[in-house]
Amino acid sequence: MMMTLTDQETEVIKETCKVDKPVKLIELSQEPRIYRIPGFLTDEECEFLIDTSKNKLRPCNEISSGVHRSGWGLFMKEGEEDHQITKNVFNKMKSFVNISESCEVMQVIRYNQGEETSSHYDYFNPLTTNGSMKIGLYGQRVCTILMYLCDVEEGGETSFPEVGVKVKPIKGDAVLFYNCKPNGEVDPLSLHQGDPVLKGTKWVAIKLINQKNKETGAPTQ
Ligand SMILES: O=C(O)CCC(=O)C(=O)O
Ligand SMILES: [Fe+2]
Repeated sequence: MMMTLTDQETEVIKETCKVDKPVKLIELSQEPRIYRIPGFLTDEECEFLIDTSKNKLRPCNEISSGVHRSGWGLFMKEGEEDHQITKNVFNKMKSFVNISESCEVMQVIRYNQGEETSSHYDYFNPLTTNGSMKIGLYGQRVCTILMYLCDVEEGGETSFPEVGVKVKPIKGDAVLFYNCKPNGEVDPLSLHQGDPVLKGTKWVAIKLINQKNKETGAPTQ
């Protein structure tokens, strides 16, 4: 059975960091590692990310690599990540993960009522030609940080069906999850989806954290 985790649930606090204010990680699953980070973004940061994206969105009504996404989105262009507010967001991420130059640009997605992203893996599949080429280019997508830029009236949870975790979008909260196991192998338990929005609008910003390839090609943590 799926469970929706909120502040009222018993929480296991793994780690805290302080940039502007204390930020804590709440463990939702150990395998795969999934954490909720309440209040990761300030209201100003959420509004900035929505405002700078809202006029540039393109429909992502497409099926690519078997993933169906029916929202609207954009990938930030070179330079757009250089704004002080975005840099501050990346600095907060750096307390938890290693953001290198090879990381892919941040993506912003808006889902209107009825829109969703079907279940998928964020990792590049090392067994496919396309996947191994991308691992060579960017490095494997070891983990993902998904930030909720607004509350959603109903629906729009991020669900991990293999482990029965459902995360409710709450403005300013983030979810950090690992697409790879601690030994670097891709983790099929990281399967996830953006559930259909039942009422309201959902805005998310996503940063994929790529791991720079070592000379040996062996992934490390
Ligand atoms: O919108 C969500 O909750 C999930 C989106 C997602 O997993 C993705 O864009 O890769
Ligand atoms: Fe994803």
